[in-house]
Amino acid sequence: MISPLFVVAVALIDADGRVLLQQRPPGKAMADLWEFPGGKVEAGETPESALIRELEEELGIHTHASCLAPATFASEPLGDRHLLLLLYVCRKWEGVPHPHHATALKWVRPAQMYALSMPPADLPLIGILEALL
Ligand SMILES: Nc1nc2c([nH]c(=O)n2[C@H]2C[C@H](O)[C@@H](COP(=O)(O)OP(=O)(O)OP(=O)(O)O)O2)c(=O)[nH]1
Repeated sequence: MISPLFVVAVALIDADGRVLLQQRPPGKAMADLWEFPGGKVEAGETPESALIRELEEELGIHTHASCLAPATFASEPLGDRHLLLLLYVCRKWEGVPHPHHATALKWVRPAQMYALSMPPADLPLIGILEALL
């Protein structure tokens, strides 16, 4: 029986239309790949509350559920699980992002993402972001 892995992630968009990516640290699955900030939805959380928590933990920024707009999703096998990744877009937050867990942060335009190594589930999301931004 395949169990779904619920992950939430966000394209934070700056005033120039660039998106924040973070580089996964060594020692973690998919180390060194560039990903959207986010993480697993834990028991008792809504997707939005999970994402707000992840943004505080990973980047030290705060946002509100009303600033998280659902954009698209990815559905991809992941080992013996099946990843369901909900991608939001967000243009309003408080604070300056710092890489608390990531190796590095980078602001990029969607078209520049094709040149970066990203998790397989993220690749179909790039074209959708290109069309959206
Ligand atoms: N945050 C994020 N995770 C992604 C993306 N693409 C993708 O396949 N994933 C996968 C990688 C992981 O298998 C899973 C997220 O789990 P994670 O381990 O990074 O989440 P977490 O922050 O809750 O970490 P942890 O507490 O379990 O260490 O989703 C993405 O763009 N952003």
